[in-house]
Amino acid sequence: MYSTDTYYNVFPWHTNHFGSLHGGIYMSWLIDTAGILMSSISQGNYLLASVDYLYLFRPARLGDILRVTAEAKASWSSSVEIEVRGCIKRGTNEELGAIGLMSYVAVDENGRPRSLSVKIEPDQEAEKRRAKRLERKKKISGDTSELLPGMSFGRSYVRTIYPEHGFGNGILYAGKMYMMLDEALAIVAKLYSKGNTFTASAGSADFLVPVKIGDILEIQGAVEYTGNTSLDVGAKIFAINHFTGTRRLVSRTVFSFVSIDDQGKPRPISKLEPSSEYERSIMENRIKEREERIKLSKTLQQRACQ
Ligand SMILES: CCCCCCCCCCCCCCCC(=O)SCCNC(=O)CCNC(=O)[C@H](O)C(C)(C)COP(=O)(O)OP(=O)(O)OC[C@H]1O[C@@H](n2cnc3c(N)ncnc32)[C@H](O)[C@@H]1OP(=O)(O)O
Repeated sequence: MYSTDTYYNVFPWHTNHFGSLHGGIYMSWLIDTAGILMSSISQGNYLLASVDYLYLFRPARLGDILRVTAEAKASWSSSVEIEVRGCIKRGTNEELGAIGLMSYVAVDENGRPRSLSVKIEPDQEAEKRRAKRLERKKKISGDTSELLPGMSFGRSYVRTIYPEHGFGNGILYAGKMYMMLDEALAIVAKLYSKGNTFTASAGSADFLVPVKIGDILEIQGAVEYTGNTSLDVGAKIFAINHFTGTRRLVSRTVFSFVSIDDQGKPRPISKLEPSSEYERSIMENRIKEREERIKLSKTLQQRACQ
């Protein structure tokens, strides 16, 4: 079995003013551990190709120790599917705090897929998940349209990618990208709900092209669905080359947030009324997806930490 564990202390600089671990840092720790496992499987360079889901079920709090465990579920010619779990340790007890599923691809020095020397036989379910991913990716490949025009509530988050955001081969590190995504989309959620929010999950994302150091990263985030206390903020991520003006779609995803009051308890928000056909069709898709997401979340929460 290919698996690895890492441990993290939750220190004050990792937490928000409720004393719980920031969603973006939580997600980046899950990605770090999956990457460490992928290093030992790939024996060389690799890239994060996709995330199926990242659920944050329970907050890790200041002073907690988080054990992140990554396990390879299946591999194909160059790709590996890895499951990660975040286990919150309190004394001798462990509670499942987070779970995620992602796929990595072993690459050569030019960033092109290369064959792996190990094989982790996929079962039928893993084959189905792989087919779904590739189908999903096909749907967004070639799309360069912007998300914000036609949406009622959104914001654009723009920044330059510096060497401190990379992992040594000129590419933005996926863990940093998730920290930026969480910040950008939480800003939209907080402005919309006029209060504080907790990050509940990140939905599927396929990484079409790498973001290079020196690129300008633009995250367009818009409210795509509102429930009673929760909201989905969708995102389109673009890498912009300012010399040529080229804008490439990096990924399309959605984060779910829960609006909270001063005690950290769920708090009602106003309903989003779609203002265009475009916005209505996005919302309808989110409603369908959401049912599936909630069902999966309930099943995954039953998993143990071992
Ligand atoms: C300095 C020296 C150190 C040396 C020591 C080494 C240590 C190493 C350190 C690195 C430590 C940090 C590593 C961090 C990892 C990031 O942070 S990566 C940053 C975020 N990710 C990216 O930037 C990736 C951007 N995307 C891409 O570059 C390309 O899309 C990819 C992922 C390379 C795939 O290329 P492609 O041409 O689209 O893929 P394609 O040829 O169609 O398919 C190739 C394989 O990819 C799979 N695939 C393609 N798309 C997907 C998808 N969406 N989902 C799942 N699988 C997919 C296919 O199924 C196929 O698999 P196999 O059948 O071969 O097994």
